[in-house]
Amino acid sequence: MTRVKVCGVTNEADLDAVDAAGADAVGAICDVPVDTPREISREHARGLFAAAPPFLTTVLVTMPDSIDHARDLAREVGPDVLQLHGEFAADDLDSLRATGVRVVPVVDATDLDRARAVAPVVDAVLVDTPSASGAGGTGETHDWDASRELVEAVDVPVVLAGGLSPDNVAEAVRTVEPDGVDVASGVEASGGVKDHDAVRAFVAAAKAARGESDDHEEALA
Ligand SMILES: O=C(O)c1ccccc1NCC(=O)[C@H](O)[C@H](O)COP(=O)(O)O
Repeated sequence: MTRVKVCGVTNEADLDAVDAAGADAVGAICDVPVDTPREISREHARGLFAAAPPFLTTVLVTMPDSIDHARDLAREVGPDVLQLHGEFAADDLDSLRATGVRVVPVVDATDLDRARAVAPVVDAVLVDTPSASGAGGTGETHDWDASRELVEAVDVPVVLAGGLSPDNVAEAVRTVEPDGVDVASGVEASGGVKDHDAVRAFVAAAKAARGESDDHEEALA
């Protein structure tokens, strides 16, 4: 079953819609050095995650300037998972994970060496289409064949992100065969606000892509 994360949630109504659509994980964005309508404060993220139902995984997405910064952030916000944009060494990721939070670094689809280096010490890797600064949320796809190679090269779950939408996620899943998919801008009504119909359509399309049966989807029809 392909797991689905919906990222960049900024309010409780959207969080509820993500859960109702049958997504597996919800992401909130804090402490990023780029201008994005999806960034929220630590306090706001902590409140949203505290309101998340028990079976929805909470993912804090950040671009910390150090591993200590990431550790402080995780302690303050309390997510299940920390998604890190930035070039952190395997040792640093390992020490962060030792604090008890699950760690998912973002890797470049073409950088198999880095993916192989970090894979043994993380819980999953996320392959995205980053901006020049390493940020996500670009709404751009990348070479899915390269991502497919990465899936085959590492022995850790791979989440595919970057420019996914209800219209292309099924093809992306069939091409890359990732463990999960992630979307931010592709299911928005406007910056930082989700389109609930698009969220439902995205989750349904991702989960149906490999012919997996899903009672939840039928219930939504
Ligand atoms: O979404 C952002 O604005 C963002 C900014 C800085 C760092 C990360 C960010 N998003 C991270 C995500 O997990 C997104 O879901 C992922 O990059 C895909 O975004 P999109 O291409 O818009 O679906």
